[in-house]
Amino acid sequence: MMTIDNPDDVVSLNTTPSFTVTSAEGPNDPLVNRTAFPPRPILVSGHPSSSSSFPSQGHSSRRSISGSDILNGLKIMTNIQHENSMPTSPVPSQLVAETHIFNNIDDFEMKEAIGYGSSAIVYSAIYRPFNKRVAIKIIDLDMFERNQIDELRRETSLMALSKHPNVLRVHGSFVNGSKLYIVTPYLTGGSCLDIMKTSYPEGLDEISIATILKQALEGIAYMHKNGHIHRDVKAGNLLMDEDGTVLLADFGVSSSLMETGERGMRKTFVGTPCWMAPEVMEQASYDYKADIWSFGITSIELATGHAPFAKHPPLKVLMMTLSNDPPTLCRETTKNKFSKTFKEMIDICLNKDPTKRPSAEKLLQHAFFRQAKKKDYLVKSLLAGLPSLDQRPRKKIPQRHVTITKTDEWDFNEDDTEGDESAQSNEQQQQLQQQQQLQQLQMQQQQQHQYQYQYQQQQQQQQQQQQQQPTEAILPQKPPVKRHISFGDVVVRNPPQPSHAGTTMTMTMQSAEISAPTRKSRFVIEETSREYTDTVGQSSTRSASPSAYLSEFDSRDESSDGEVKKGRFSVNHQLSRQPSSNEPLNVHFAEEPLERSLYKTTSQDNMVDRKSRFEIVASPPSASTVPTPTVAPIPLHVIPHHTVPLSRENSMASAGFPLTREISTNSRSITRFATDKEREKEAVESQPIQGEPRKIGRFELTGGIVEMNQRTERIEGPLHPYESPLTTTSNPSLSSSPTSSLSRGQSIRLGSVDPPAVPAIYSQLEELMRVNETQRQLLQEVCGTLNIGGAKHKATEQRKVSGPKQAPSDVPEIRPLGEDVPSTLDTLEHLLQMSIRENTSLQRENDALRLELEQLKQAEANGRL
Ligand SMILES: Nc1ncnc2c1ncn2[C@@H]1O[C@H](COP(=O)(O)OP(=O)(O)OP(=O)(O)O)[C@@H](O)[C@H]1O
Repeated sequence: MMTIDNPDDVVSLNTTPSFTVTSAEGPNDPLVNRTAFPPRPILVSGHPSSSSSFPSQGHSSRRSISGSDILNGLKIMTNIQHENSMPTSPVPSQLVAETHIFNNIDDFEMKEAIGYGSSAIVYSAIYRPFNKRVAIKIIDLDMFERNQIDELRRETSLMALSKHPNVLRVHGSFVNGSKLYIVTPYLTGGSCLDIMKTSYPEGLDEISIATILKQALEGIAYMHKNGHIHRDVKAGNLLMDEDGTVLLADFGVSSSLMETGERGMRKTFVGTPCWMAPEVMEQASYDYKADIWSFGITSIELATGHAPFAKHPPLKVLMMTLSNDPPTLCRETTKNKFSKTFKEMIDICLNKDPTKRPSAEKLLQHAFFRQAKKKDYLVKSLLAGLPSLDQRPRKKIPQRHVTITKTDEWDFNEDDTEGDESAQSNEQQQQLQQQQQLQQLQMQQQQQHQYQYQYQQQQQQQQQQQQQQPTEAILPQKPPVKRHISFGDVVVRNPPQPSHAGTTMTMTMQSAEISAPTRKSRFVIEETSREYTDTVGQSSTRSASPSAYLSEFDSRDESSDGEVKKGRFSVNHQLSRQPSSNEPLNVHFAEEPLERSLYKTTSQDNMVDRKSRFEIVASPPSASTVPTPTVAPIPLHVIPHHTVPLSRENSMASAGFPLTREISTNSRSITRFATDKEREKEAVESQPIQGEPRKIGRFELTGGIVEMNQRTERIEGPLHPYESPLTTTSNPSLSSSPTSSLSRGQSIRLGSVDPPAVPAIYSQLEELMRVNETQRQLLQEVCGTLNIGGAKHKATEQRKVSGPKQAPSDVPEIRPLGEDVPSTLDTLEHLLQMSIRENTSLQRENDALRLELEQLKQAEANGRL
């Protein structure tokens, strides 16, 4: 390793760009004490570098410090001295420097935790060799994948390279066990969020805010000038030193970690989108203007104590950000009085059109910042009287990676530390409640399937005993449905239905491992219908019934089941069910294509490459045909909904009758056509990225319900568990469903029922009814918890205000940002309502069956007499 003894001993490794390594701590910094700091690092410079320093961090010495990369060869160079030549990440390898400091956990005396982030815990520590207090951010690498760590490596390198008084730099980093340690200066003031939480819960005064924000904006401008987007500007990432210096922290570290999300099969629920620009939520290509939006939100946060929408669950924040007008500062309601100039500054930052937001440089010229004082003003106005960092009350937000395996998996990793704590607590409770409800629902559904299966077995045995020539029939399982919710590409997926009228199908549903394709898309709401393979190798796709929307899971479409999440906010809901058997079945099966299909304009496999969003197209009624954006858009809210009773198919099939659906063959999908501008962007994006890096959106909300394994079964008896062998048309009023067993002309088969089995059947049916009731209640609760009704109302109101929509035509409708979200909510609500109706129908049918069974019992009793 090369070393130098003085600042002039700069070893030129490359001519571009130029860097030197200096001390950040000034001439008295023990970290640069020559004797105490062997061996010395390589210093890198392309040309004699300026001897400037970190003004606010007392950096005058050019003695070197560099961090050592312990991350599988990562080299982190710290305290690079070059005023404006910070390279874009990834850091060129020739700039890598090496040192021996900060790479040994034993050198640190760990103190108390001083902060909790979504992906890390920050501790105070003493660096023993120099008896110096530092902050150590500890990240559990087990939570992340290799590519994420690589990204972290780049971002950490970037932080090490940054050299600006208002950007927190990294002393060094190292890995110990499965933990990554990132060592930074200890900033005694803590974060602005910390300061507010401790002493100013209702926000800061305008001059303090201007003084803070001006420094932060200078740090942002510096980063933008060097081609980097922070992506996580918020009060929690504005740290304050004891002299009032404000430093922009967490430059993309945790963001990067969350960018690529968790492993495909896991569901994460990370962060809050309160600070996130709409275009980031949409996963439109975005640039540094996204930081300006976050800066505007941070301004409101500092003025009020919390970010707009902080009290709402993340999903709702997304909806509101996309659908509502941008947040603003309500000067009338704040505790402190604020000027119009402040509000105006915020408003220009919070323009939904990023191109209309000012650059950081330009924003610095805004009149609002003229009132900013010198940094020591903050010492007097804020820090004086504040308890020291380790004495402040803080709420520990543990990393919550709840993984529920086997039947239902949810990962909630929430990062809502920035809102007020009660709001956070409510939000967490709400999410946990939703999680529990969905788990319960899933359990109920599984139970229901179990009963169904038992009933089938029972019937099968009876049929085997009593029928000499059993009809070979299929009893298809309830249709597997995969539901996928993701934002950015707003998609409600339900692929079109091919017709297989009269086809004899062998259904073999295999266990399916869920793969994890990486996606860039965000908000996608999709309902993927099941896919069956018939005896001649054809593949058909049938839509699930609305009930199935919440209760059934696809086992076939592996490509879209799991996915690698991207984004700090990510929900990926996946439910899975285990198989009970795996036998092939044959069925006489007549089926018409199903009615409604809402899905992306590309296949899921193509999702990775999609950039357009919110499109609406009518898709051709073919499962294999991918709709193209040339088809006329059809608003979601005008799409007719047809109930496809969940239990009927099985009944039909099991009864040996052709399945005839009473629904149309419409097949539609929803997407939003990309504007010309977007297309241009897409074209650009398809080119190799050059110049200023553009970040792909990092926010995803994904919900997937997947049945990993499907049970198939050969049955001799044709009966559906919900279908009584006594089902008759004699009392059709008992069933409201047009396809119920009571209205399908099935004959009474008294002889087919073994009298001793009647009580068992009866109890099975009662159990089914109980399960249905519970399920229905859960559905209602889920609906209520999600507050879809409220959102729908709001969307309706918005539509009223904005006037009638243009009728569907061949002309693609260009929709404003987020307009389809309310429509999507409409659809979701509609699906839920249909699910509830379906359950009601099912219960009615069960009532009818129970009546029939009672009649049977009565007949039996009479016969015995
Ligand atoms: N160098 C530091 N000096 C003093 N306090 C710090 C330092 N770094 C972080 N903290 C404190 O620790 C908290 C957590 O920091 P961290 O960067 O892990 O999380 P965050 O930025 O708030 O959240 P996220 O990582 O989810 O964005 C900060 O809000 C701050 O209060």
